[in-house]
Amino acid sequence: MCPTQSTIFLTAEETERIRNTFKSRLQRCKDLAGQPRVSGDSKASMSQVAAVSFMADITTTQRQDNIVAFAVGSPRVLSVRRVAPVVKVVAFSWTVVQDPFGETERLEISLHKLRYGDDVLESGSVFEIKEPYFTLSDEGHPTLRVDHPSDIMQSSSAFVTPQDIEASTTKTAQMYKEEGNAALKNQELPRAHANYTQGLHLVTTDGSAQEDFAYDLFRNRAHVNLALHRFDAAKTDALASLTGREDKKALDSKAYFRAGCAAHGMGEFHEARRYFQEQQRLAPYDKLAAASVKEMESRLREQATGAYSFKKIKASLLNGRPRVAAADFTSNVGIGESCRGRGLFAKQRMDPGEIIMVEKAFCVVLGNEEKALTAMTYDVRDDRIRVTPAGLCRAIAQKLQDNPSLVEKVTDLYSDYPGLGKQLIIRDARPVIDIFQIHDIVARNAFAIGPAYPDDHRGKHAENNNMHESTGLWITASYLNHSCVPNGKREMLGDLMVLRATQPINAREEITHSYDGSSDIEARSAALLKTWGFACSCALCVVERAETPAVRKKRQQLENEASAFIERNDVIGAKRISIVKARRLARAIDDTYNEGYKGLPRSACQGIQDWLAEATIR
Ligand SMILES: C[S@@+](CC[C@H](N)C(=O)[O-])C[C@H]1O[C@@H](n2cnc3c(N)ncnc32)[C@H](O)[C@@H]1O
Repeated sequence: MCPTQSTIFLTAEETERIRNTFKSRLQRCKDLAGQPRVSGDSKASMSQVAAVSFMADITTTQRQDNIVAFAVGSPRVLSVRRVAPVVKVVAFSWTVVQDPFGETERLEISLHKLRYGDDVLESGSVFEIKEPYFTLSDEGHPTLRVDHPSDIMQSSSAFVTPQDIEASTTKTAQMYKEEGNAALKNQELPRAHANYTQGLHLVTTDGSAQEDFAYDLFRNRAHVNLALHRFDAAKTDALASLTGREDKKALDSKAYFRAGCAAHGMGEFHEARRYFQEQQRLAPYDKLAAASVKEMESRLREQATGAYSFKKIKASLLNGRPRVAAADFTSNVGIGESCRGRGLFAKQRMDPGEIIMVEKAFCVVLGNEEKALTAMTYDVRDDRIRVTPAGLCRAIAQKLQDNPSLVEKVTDLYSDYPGLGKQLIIRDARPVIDIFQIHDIVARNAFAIGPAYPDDHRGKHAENNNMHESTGLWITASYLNHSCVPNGKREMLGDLMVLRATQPINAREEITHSYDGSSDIEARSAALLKTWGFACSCALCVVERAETPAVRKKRQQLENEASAFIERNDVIGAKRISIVKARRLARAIDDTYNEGYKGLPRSACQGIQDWLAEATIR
């Protein structure tokens, strides 16, 4: 993750204290592994923590090398009922749950929220926890813990009361539809979804619409799925709701519109245009259909040619829409093998200033959004404390849960921890998401992009512009490797990344950009190692490392002097004497570079040379 603004500075004492806290908790977990827990007072558990445990057959589990827990043995699925309100803390929430035998435990769930602010634990009262395990809470209490979003399911089968069963047998599909519509009207999307699904169970046998009624339920559920950003399911539902009947043209056009929106949401512009055209065929006077076809045509043009209206994009940014309406333009680049793992290569020659690629974020969390959250993490693998964009990890996990067809795009990205591998695994009709794998993918591939509204320092968005770091994941750009002498430079327009050539690039040449722009080799090497886990061996690093510390120190002093000079001397109307002084400074910095720097950038000179260029042009 680009550390630009997410870097925090801890004193040596603070670092040590945090490290010791983590380590001692880890040690206590290890000590407890395999030990039966002492039963407590079950009343107390309702207010604070668990009493009697389910841990007759506790086994030690080393989860993903970084979390040591003591786990409940078989069965690997635990059915529990929530028996207490949910306590929400920033990065997790917890409650007290009871198993079918009446035993209570604390249950903690990390980073999972449904859309529209619903906490997973609040979404229902009966859950099934897969691969359950115990760990210790922040306060040192044993707690059942769910880290992976796919490890918890709202249960419909367990704990069903006789009244529930009776109600479900007397309800008709019509009643479910009406309840679904009422829930939808109140924006209770999960409830609306559940009602349409129950209705569909009654009127379909194999998931296909066989009765007229089923078409309505599929069409309505498509709408809910769209609102929940479950584009895969929205498209499937919308297409299942097509009747093909002359007397249902209006409804079918609505279904095509929903299928088009779902395809659009997935960035499938060809497919989306096809559905919007079908909508238009069935409803020729529908203005929305015509506008949607037109919009898809613009996206397809951007995708094919890389011709964007940046003026329009900038205007929409200033109007408070940082998620830009634009397509990706990636046809000039391809993934290939490089000496740095996989990399991105040019398919054709490109000139300086030319666009190499343009990409919309796969997922972005803006600093001023409620879901923005950074967490301090301690990684036992390398004994390091880092700032993690936990909100971004959560948003990516949510998007993948909602859209299984996107999983492999993300799991293909570079990460140290292989997790469940790159292939999509579906269990109980849901993709299995390993949050630690997402964490590692984010750590090595995500970018920090600065404030949500970059050009709005004093404008209407200025107030909450910088509350948190904005972070995002760009899939194609994630294959870009670092170079201290890069041939590409990125610029952000909201969530749109524009990568331009900074020097001529030949076809089949690897494209690189700079992960860390520090001119000081020590600082740069430390950041590259800590954040991306590699030691750079580019030509610039080689010559810089070969220099004596005295030379580097002298250059740093002169660079600082140059920065102070630029700060003091306004470039507009610069006096002759200032220009002479600037020239002297630039020469002095340049003289610190030896002949090994031939053809390499002399970045310490940059600031003062830019000042001189501007001062002498006037
Ligand atoms: C964003 S990914 C880049 C794509 C990656 N090479 C791959 O195979 O998918 C970042 C990772 O690539 C590797 N990498 C990037 N630039 C590198 C460089 N200049 N030298 C060595 N490894 C590099 C590091 O492992 C880093 O954590």
